[in-house]
Amino acid sequence: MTTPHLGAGGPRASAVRLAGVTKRFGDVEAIRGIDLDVAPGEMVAFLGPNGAGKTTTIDLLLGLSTPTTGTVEVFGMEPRAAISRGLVAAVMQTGGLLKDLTVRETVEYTASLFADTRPVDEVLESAGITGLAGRRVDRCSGGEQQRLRFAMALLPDPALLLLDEPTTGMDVEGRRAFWAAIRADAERGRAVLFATHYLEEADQHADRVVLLSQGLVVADGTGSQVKALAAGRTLRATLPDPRPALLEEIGAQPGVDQVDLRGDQVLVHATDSDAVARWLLTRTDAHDLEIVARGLEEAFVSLTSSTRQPIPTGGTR
Ligand SMILES: Nc1ncnc2c1ncn2[C@@H]1O[C@H](COP(=O)(O)OP(=O)(O)OP(=O)(O)O)[C@@H](O)[C@H]1O
Repeated sequence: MTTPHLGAGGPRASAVRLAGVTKRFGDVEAIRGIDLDVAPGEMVAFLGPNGAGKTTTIDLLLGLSTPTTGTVEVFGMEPRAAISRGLVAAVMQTGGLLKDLTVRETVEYTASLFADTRPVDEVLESAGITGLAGRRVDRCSGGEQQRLRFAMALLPDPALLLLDEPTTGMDVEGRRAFWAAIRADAERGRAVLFATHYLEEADQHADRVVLLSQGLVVADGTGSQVKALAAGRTLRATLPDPRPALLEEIGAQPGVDQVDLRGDQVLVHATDSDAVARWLLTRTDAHDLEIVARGLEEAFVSLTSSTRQPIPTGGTR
């Protein structure tokens, strides 16, 4: 077994370093100022809703685009330099496969494009697809094709592997097999950075979760720290007379950490939703009350929102 390559910066250089990075597409500010360091060997999830800036960041790391401002370094060098040295590889969601070839032929063909690669049998084994070597690509499931892309990405033995939503469209078994292969491989010291929409996937497979929302890092911690952000419930009720004083009183109830008003609907985020529901229904004119688990999307919004306190009557959020 080999050890993944390390860059010219040696073991001390960060695998990834973003400093003051912004990226603008016309009027759209896809990245609004990101600073991030990923150490060699770290397994990091980029977690965020649609449009958070995950793909834009991965494209910057792959040298497919350049930042509007700030610097992007991979192992202490420009992304393209790191890629040309075989330090970085990516597993993309689509493309890159010829349907008529077998799994082994695909990996052999890719290997022939590099000067120096890991042995084909070794990468097939690492990706858990030795048993599929003779199967034609178009007979492989979506999950098997993703493991094939993973095997191809392992050929240069990269020190950093980038994966953009690698399990989209896979069934439960496909996801399990895919992550089992990635994790077993990452134990050898490869840094892995993957984008995902799924909190569970980030929590289960990453050492560290970087939460992106609207082009900013809004949280950076362990899976359980990030999960705690999405804990609690949201109560929604019709409030016929939403006076500011009443909204303040709701905000002062135990365990309430956010109150928003949308028309005559009040939205209350609370840790003890039963107690708040009881209070709303017995002490105010609130009616038509519903309680829903707070989703991650809502956690993102509250993390990036400056209005964490009651919003005055007529709030427009
Ligand atoms: N080439 C482009 N031209 C214009 N706008 C773009 C371009 N690429 C990305 N954007 C915009 O930048 C923002 C961030 O997009 P990005 O694809 O990075 O998000 P994402 O987190 O990967 O989302 P998803 O989970 O949907 O893939 C979005 O508002 C998107 O519409």
